[in-house]
Amino acid sequence: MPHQLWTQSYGKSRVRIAKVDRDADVHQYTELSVDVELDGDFDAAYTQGDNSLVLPTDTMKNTVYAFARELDPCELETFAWTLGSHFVENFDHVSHAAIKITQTPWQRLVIDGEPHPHAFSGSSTERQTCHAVITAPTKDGEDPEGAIECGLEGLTLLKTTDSGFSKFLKDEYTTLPETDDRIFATTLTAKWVYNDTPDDWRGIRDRIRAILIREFAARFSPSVQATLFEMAAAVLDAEPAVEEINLAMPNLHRHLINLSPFDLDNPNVLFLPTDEPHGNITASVCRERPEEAHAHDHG
Ligand SMILES: O=c1[nH]c(=O)c2[nH]c(=O)[nH]c2[nH]1
Repeated sequence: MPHQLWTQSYGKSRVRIAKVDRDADVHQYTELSVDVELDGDFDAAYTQGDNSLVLPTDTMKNTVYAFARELDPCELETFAWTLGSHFVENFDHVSHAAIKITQTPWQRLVIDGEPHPHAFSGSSTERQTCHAVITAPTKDGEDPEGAIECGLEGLTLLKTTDSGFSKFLKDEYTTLPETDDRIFATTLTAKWVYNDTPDDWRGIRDRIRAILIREFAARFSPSVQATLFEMAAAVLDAEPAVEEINLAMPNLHRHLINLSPFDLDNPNVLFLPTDEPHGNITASVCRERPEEAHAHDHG
């Protein structure tokens, strides 16, 4: 049977680094995991065992180390862009470099009310993310082009009331009772793209996170779907540089435990926390695009 290589990509995953900025007495600590993936003219490595154009993934790892020493890696977007540009600018056969960075946050310890200069706690599940794809220029002398998607994942949020779910579609399999008072728990993943380079990558990241959290708590939620849309829309309203935002909000159910066999009531106080199975609610919200707007208009 004749066959051909259809797609390929290769790279180094989970290159982990921790960097201490010790220029001042108060240390800064940054911990990242970087994935590098290259695309380009690598077919011969698969089809002919020819490694002459294969940059070792070990070299990619070393490049991450060297760049992390010389640059400020905690500005994720600039670090990803510089790293990706290095590969497409230095190797003609590399057409795209995808750089994915995940930052694990560490919070400075506060001891007796005083921020500690060099001790941190790392218990949060939250991660900051950045995914940059840098494309080689088509003409000599031009700069590489690229797309950057920023985000966060693992931001766990819960509210004990101000959430309900009612007036939903029912059929012969529906057993879910309607409620106007339930627990709303989720682990948020957000990804967004900018229409312009923001003045302050870290500042806008912090503001977007604060808006998402504020809107989650702000008012009664008639469904995960409606709250997700409000959270995303609030980011677009407040931050003109954000073009589109995608939110994934699993509905991590807290089921009311039936205590009636024990002659006990349960007025929304005792719940069974569970994450399997969970509702899976996700949507992208963008600035109005007239042509596409009709795609969703079934009326
Ligand atoms: O906010 C919700 N959206 C749903 O689509 C859904 N489905 C479900 O069983 N519970 C919920 N809650």
